Amino acid sequence: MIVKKVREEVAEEDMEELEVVYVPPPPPEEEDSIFSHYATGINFDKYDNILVDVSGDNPPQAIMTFEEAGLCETLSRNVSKSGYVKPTPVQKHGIPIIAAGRDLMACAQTGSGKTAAFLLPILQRLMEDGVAASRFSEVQEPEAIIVAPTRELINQIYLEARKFAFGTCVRTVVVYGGTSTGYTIREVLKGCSVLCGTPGRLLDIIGRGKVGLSKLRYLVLDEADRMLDMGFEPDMRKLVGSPGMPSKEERQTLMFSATYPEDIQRMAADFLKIDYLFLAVGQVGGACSDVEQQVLQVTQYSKREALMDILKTTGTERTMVFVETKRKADFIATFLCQENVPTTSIHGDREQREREQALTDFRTGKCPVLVATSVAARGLDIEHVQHVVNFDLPSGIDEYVHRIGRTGRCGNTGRAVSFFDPEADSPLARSLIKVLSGAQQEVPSWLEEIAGGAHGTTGFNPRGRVFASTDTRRREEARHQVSVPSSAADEDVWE
Ligand SMILES: Nc1ncnc2c1ncn2[C@@H]1O[C@H](COP(=O)(O)OP(=O)(O)OP(=O)(O)O)[C@@H](O)[C@H]1O
Repeated sequence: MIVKKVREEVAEEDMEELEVVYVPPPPPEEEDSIFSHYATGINFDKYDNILVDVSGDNPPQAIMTFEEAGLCETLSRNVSKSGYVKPTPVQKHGIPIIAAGRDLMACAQTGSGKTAAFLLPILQRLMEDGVAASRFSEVQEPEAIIVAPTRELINQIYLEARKFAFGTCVRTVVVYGGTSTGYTIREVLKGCSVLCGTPGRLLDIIGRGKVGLSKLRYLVLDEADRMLDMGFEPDMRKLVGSPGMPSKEERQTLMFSATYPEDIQRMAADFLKIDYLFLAVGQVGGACSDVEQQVLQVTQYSKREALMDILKTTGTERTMVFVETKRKADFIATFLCQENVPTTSIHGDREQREREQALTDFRTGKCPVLVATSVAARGLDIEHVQHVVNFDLPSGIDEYVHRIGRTGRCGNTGRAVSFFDPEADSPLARSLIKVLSGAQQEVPSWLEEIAGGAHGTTGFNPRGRVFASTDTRRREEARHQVSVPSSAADEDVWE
C-alpha cells in the first residue's frame, strides 16, 4: 500500500531516535570548496525557449539578467563565484515574484535552478532590511524556514544558502533526523536567520521552545507536492499551526517542485494567500528533455543481467540505480560489489553516517554506482551523474520524473534506462507514454500495446494524467463556466 509506504518513509526521515549521537562533519570553510560547482551544459541556452506561464493577478515583470535582480554587492559576487552567468527561466520569473512579496507555487523541470530562485530574493530582502548579526540566544527567531522531505536534500539546500550568504551576517542552520539532537540545538542557539529542516526535527526543535516564529517572514516548501502529500501533510499543518506562526496573510509562502498533482495543488491553496501566483515553466510534471529516456522490457529474473550489460558500457561514469525496497538496495549493491563494480547504497535503513558516507563515495567517484530507494529520488544535485537506471519502476509517474531528473541537470545531457516488467509495471504504461512523448522520446510499440490493453484506470496513477501546464484555478474556472460538475478528488492513488 502506498499510504503505508509513504508513512514508513516519513518515519525514517524524521524519527526521533533518543540515542542518536551522530554529529555530521562540519561544512566546508574554504572558499574554493564552498563555491565549487559544475559547468552548465550545452543545452543551457535552450532553457530560453521553454514556454513559461504565470497565472494569477498582476504578476511582476520577469528579469532577464542577474543585474536586474537588484542584488546587493555581496550576493552578486556570490552568484558570479557560483558560476551563474544568466538566470534560468524559473529564476527570471521567480525572483521578481518573490521580491514583490507575492506568494508563489512554482513548477519547473528537474535541475533547472529552483533552489537559487527562492534563496536569492529571500537573502536579498534580509540583507536589504539589515538582518541582525547572529548571536547566541536561548530562543532563536529565524526569518526564513525552508523545509524539504529528505535529510540529504535539506543539507544540500543548506549548503546552497550558506554559499549565497557567504560574507554576510546571515547565519543559516540545518536540522534533520538521524543526527544528535543536542548538537542540533547547540547549532541553532548560536544564531539562526535562515533555518533549513526536515519536518519532524523542525517541529521537535520548535516544540522544545528553541525556535520562536514571531519574526518569520518566509516559509518555503521545496518538493512542495511531496511535502503536502499524505505522508507529510499532517506535519505541515502542525508547522503552520505552531504557536506564534504568522498567519498566511502575514508571511510569504513559497512552493517549488517539478511535479504538482492537481489534488495537491488544490490543497496547497490552504497554505497560500488567495492571490498567489502560479508559475509553470514547461509542462507541469514533465520530464527534463535533456535526459534521453529508454524503456526496456525486462522480466524480474533478467534484471540483474540487464543491469550488468549496462554497467559494462558506463565505466566510471556515475550511475544511480533505483530499486523499490531497502532490502533490494542492499541485495543489488552486494551483488554488484561481488561482480567487482565499486558500488554503495542509500536507503532509510542505513544509519545517517552511512548515508552521508555513501553520498560522499558516490560524489567523489570512489563508488561510481549508487543503488538507491526513493529516498534519493528528489532534489539531489550530484555532478557527473550521467545515468539513471530504474531497476524497478516506481508505482507513480511523478516519482519517475524526479528519479530520472538526477541526470541531465543544468543544461547537461544524461541517460535514463528503465526496466519495464509487464507483470508488475503495466499500470504505469499509459502515464509513462505521456512522459516519454512529452519529452520527445521514442515510445516503444510494445509499450503502446501494453497501455492499450491496460483496462480502466485500475492501478493507474491518476496523477500521471496531470499535464495541464496550468494552474488548477484556471481549470476550475473553465469547469465552472461550462457547468461541468467537479469530480471528486482521486484518492485511489494511495491504494
Ligand atoms: N543560473 C544558473 N547558472 C548556472 N548554474 C545554475 C544556475 N541556476 C542553478 N544552477 C545550478 O544548476 C544545478 C541545479 O539546480 P537546482 O538543484 O536548484 O535544480 P532544481 O530545479 O531544484 O532541481 P530538482 O527539481 O531536481 O530539485 C545546481 O548545480 C545549481 O547550482
